[in-house]
Order: sequence, then C-alpha cells, then structure tokens
Amino acid sequence: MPSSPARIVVEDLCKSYRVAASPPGGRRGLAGWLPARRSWRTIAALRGVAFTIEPGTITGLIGPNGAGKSTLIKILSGILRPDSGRVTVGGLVPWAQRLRHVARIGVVFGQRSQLWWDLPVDDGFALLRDIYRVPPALYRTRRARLVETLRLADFLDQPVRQLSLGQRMRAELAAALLHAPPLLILDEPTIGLDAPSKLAIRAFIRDLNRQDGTTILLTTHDMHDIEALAERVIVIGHGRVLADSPFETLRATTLSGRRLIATFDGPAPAIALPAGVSRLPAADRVLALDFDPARIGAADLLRLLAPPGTPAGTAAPADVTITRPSIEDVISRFYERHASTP
Ligand SMILES: Nc1ncnc2c1ncn2[C@@H]1O[C@H](COP(=O)(O)OP(=O)(O)OP(=O)(O)O)[C@@H](O)[C@H]1O
Repeated sequence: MPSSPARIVVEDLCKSYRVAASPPGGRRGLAGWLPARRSWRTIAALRGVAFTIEPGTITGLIGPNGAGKSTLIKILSGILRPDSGRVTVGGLVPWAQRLRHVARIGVVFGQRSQLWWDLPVDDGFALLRDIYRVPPALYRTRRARLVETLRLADFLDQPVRQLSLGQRMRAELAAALLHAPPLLILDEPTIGLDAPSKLAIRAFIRDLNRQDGTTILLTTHDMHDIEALAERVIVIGHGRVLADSPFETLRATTLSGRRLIATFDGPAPAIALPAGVSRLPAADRVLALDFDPARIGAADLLRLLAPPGTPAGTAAPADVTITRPSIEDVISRFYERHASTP
C-alpha cells in the first residue's frame, strides 16, 4: 500500500561529523616549521533517533543549541545523507529520491532565504513555478491565495533584499507553498520577528494545517510557537529523542506545580502549611505559595486562607491569582534535568 505523501518514518537514525581538531600547542609542529599531523575528532549529532509523524498533524521539534535538530531537518529535507538508519517521507527516501521528494515538501529556513536576493518577489515565484513544474492553473490559484492570505501585494515587485524581515518571512512561506506540498518543514520560522508578525505567521500556519490538512514539522526556540501550534513535541538532546508527547504530558512529568499569590489588606496571616505546599519569600501583605495539585487542590488551599465565616475585610485575601509555570520554565527545567544525559 503506498504511504501517504506526508507520513514521516524515522528509524535508528545516526549522523556524525568529522571535524579537524587543533593539536595541543597550536597548528604547527617541530619548532613551528612543519605542519603538524592533522588529527580529527567525531561529533555524534544524531544517535539512534526514531519517530513517526502522521499526515495532517503539527509537530514541534525542540531541543537546546547543538542538540541535532538542524541535522535532522537537513536529512528530512534531502540535503544531508545520514550514516545509518532509515527515513521515508511518503515512502520516498529523501536523499536518494531527492527530485521526487522535494516536489512534495516545502521548507522554510528562518535564517536563510530560498528566494533570489536581487529578484523581485514575484519573479522568484515564477522561477519556482518553473523549477517545480507547477501546472499554470494550479499556480494561478495558489499564488493568488498566498498573496492574499500572507498580504504580499504591496511588495511583490520589490527585490527580496529590500524587504523587512517580516515581509521576507511571509514571502518565504509563500515560496515554499506554491507547489502545494502536503508537508511543510519550518526551521525557526518566527526568529527575529516582532510580536504582531509572529502572531500572523502562527495564525497562517494553523489555518494551513486546518484548511488544507498540510502536515507541519516545526523547529523553534520560541516556546510560544510551540504553545500556539504544536499538538505534539519531540525533544532532542545530545542527538537522541528525550521526550515525544503532547506538551501537557511533558508539563505533568516535569513541572506540574502551581503558584498561588494572595494579597491581603493587612499583613498576610501565618498559616500552617499542609503537605505539598511551600511558602516563598514575599512582601508583608503577600502570601506566595507553591503547591502540588496532586496533593492539595486549589479550592482546599483557598479554604485554608479564608476559612468559611471569615468576615470580608479582615483576614480574607483581597486578591488571589493561581498560575502554572510558563512553558519556558517547563522546558528549561526539562533541559536542565537532561543536561548531563550522555
Ligand atoms: N557541518 C557541520 N560540521 C561539523 N559539525 C557540525 C556541523 N553541523 C552541525 N555540527 C555539530 O553537530 C551537533 C548538532 O548540531 P545541529 O546544528 O544539528 O544542532 P541544533 O539542535 O540545530 O542546534 P541550534 O539550536 O543551535 O541550531 C553540534 O555539536 C554541531 O556543532
């Protein structure tokens, strides 16, 4: 049975780089006259990575700097060949069946342009139409829709080098989607963008997934991208898959606590702390508590602060907020926990 064009299967994937190592004491031997024998060392960028991505999903690929994400993206895009392991995208092996593969994927690298720097945006689109052999009718409707949804009309005739970063990213997304690929791979698509531009790009990606069923694989260091888009996160660290689950599962196993901040009109009361609750330093009128919701519910904790019958305006808190750790806190804690994983 033919595989769906956007189904990604990765098994036991390994990739190392061989890099020159400087000899101790500098680059030259024998009193500095003869070149020293070059020595090499190996960097294991991917060490047995495995996962499957189903069509129509949005998956976030995250991990600290140097974890191996770009290496993985390059292999999935067909740019790089692994040392061992198996990868198929829609049944094709990206690096071995590259021409057929690239016709079915769109790739956007936030730090690199696939458009021609000196050409007007629309001329770049026309070149991509010819490269991908997009049928004229499909190109016309596709281009018109992308120009509208990504708001490109005002700068279609401007050379790419004159565009602002936000305009360029919108043009890059359109360029990657002109041939209507079922899979879109995004490498840091919101890097360097201002807040409204980030929101617009996220909304576009979400609509593309919902309306066209486009499968999306996204790497990012911006955890708001993950929060807004990814139903599943794959965390890479030291070239391995450290976690592969919905973000909420990662939260529950990493940093499940809640924080309660109660502000009083007078000095905060001294309460006996039940199990699962710890008090944080705070101003006189503020009671700041970290609590484990698996051990004590928020409602029970609130009852402790203002037992039934407490007259308003006396010991009852004037204001209460309960927050969860931010997604950045959760991910930072997860990275810390795995920082020394070999
Ligand atoms: N062309 C290369 N030659 C040698 N080593 C490389 C090369 N590309 C990547 N590496 C090394 O492989 C490891 C993984 O790098 P990679 O760029 O895949 O990580 P990353 O997760 O994308 O990092 P970042 O978030 O910083 O972009 C790193 O140790 C990096 O130094």
